[in-house]
Amino acid sequence: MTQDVLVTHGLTKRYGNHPVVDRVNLTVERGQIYGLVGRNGAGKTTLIRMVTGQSVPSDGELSLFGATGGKELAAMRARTGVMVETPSFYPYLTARQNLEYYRIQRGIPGDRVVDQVLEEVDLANTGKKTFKNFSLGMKQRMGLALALMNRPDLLLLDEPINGLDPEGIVEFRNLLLRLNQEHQTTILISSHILPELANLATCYGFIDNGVMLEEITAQALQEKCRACIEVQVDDASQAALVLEKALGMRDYEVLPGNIIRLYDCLDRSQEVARVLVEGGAALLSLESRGANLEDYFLSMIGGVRHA
Ligand SMILES: Nc1ncnc2c1ncn2[C@@H]1O[C@H](COP(=O)(O)OP(=O)(O)OP(=O)(O)O)[C@@H](O)[C@H]1O
Repeated sequence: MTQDVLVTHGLTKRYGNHPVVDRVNLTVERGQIYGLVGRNGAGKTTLIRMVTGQSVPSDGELSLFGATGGKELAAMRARTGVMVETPSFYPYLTARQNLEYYRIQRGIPGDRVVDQVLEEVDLANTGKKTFKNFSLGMKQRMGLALALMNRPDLLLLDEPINGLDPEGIVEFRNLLLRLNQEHQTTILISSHILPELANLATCYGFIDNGVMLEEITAQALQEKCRACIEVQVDDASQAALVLEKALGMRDYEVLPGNIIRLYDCLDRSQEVARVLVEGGAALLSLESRGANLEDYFLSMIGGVRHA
């Protein structure tokens, strides 16, 4: 059985002659939490809409649970749960009444399912409170509950934490982690704020102007964004020896261009400079680099975010 839940090859959506999703290759594997990151207008919603069938691709291929077209693909879409925009609920109905309405409308069997999903999104105890009195976090969790009603294997969530306060973000994040770990639900979640997805995504896809810039695992991204002191010298091998001997340094890497990244002496940059100079190295530059995912994203898209 394929481990790939969602694969796109050259997926493109054009409005007129303008591509808003431009030859995107993307792979979401079973069990992943895939963070789709891009500024407003980058093409995230359009991409998700093509997956859900709400928008027809202009070009390219899309495979969902191994199905690439026709009735097969339509059948596989039934295995997805979608939250693209805040769904409309009846303001004067309770959480249970609203979901029961949708359950009947969608023909989802089983009267236990509403209680189960309310439990899963921590809304089981909202009693007689009506939707109009819900906080934004509760409203977003109602949207998630609706997406979960058909017990999906793949959840597609478009900016679900947009506008939530820090506490709401943590709650929503924990909920998704639980769904992923306890029900093995694969999740694709989009956001224009990368740190919102930190501690959640296991893989990232960075999209800008409709183009997929990079797909990278969370682990590889953490490595790239790890805090370090970066020095550039005239001879990296000789300088590394000096640092090993004088400072007992072990956790470092040598990059092309005689650059050394030091990970285990973050608060000793003056000492590093002194030891290198005393050891006869020509120190061309020394810089402390912070662990900041947002900076990484901004450097990749080449500018200041204008969300
Ligand atoms: N029906 C449409 N006709 C013409 N252009 C469209 C249409 N739908 C979207 N676009 C354009 O496509 C681009 C991508 O929009 P999309 O909504 O996919 O971006 P996004 O990354 O989801 O951003 P946001 O978070 O702001 O929704 C935007 O420039 C948008 O104006």
